[in-house]
Amino acid sequence: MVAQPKLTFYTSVVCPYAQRAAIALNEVGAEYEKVEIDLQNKPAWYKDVNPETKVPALTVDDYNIAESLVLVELVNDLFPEKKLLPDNALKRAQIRFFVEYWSSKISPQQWKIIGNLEDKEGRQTAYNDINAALVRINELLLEQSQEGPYFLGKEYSIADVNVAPFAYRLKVLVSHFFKDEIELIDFAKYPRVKEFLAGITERDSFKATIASEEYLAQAYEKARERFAAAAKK
Ligand SMILES: N[C@@H](CCC(=O)N[C@@H](CS)C(=O)NCC(=O)O)C(=O)O
Repeated sequence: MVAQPKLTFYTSVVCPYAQRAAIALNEVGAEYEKVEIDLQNKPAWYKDVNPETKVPALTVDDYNIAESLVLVELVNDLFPEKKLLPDNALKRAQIRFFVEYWSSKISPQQWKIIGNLEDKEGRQTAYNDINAALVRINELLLEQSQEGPYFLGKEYSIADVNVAPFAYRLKVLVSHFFKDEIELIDFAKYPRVKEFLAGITERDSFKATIASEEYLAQAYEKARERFAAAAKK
């Protein structure tokens, strides 16, 4: 095996983008130094690593690189034998399309829900948008394989890495603030979607990199306070 480059991973356990990179690093068994960044009190030196001052970022030998989707693909390219992306060009494109679809249709609804904590109708609109997207997500999953647990079926890939942190946090967010409303989201309506969500969040690399539900719930409480303070300004 070729020696791996020296890796330093800048992360924050609360961040779903950072968890994507953490899962990928875990999946390939990379050795790396981990630097936890306090997002509410970022160290001044961090802008030299990532001028955007966001997590995740990775230093590979002397080079700093950011953006979760880029990092996940980089980890795959550094450890190609782990095959987080299949060789087939069409499959690779379908994986990237699926991640883009989830990221653009489902993930933004999380912020709409946090922004509408006092407004049930606003939340219902977010749930409706999620449910409309789940119809297509179910089709995309079935197109790959009738059975899960992963996007491709039995084979784990970058599709699962990139979606899991967001799928899990959406469930925690809704269950924390509005226990009964989780049923308004059609997660359980489609067996293939249900199996997929269970499969990607039961994977060892996911469990090794996720913060506890209590920790995430606290982070959402703080986000609620920040939203309320911003609304008063
Ligand atoms: N597009 C970026 C988004 C990363 C991102 O938004 N990270 C958040 C934490 S979840 C962050 O670092 N925020 C700090 C800030 O905006 O000051 C990616 O995919 O890596």
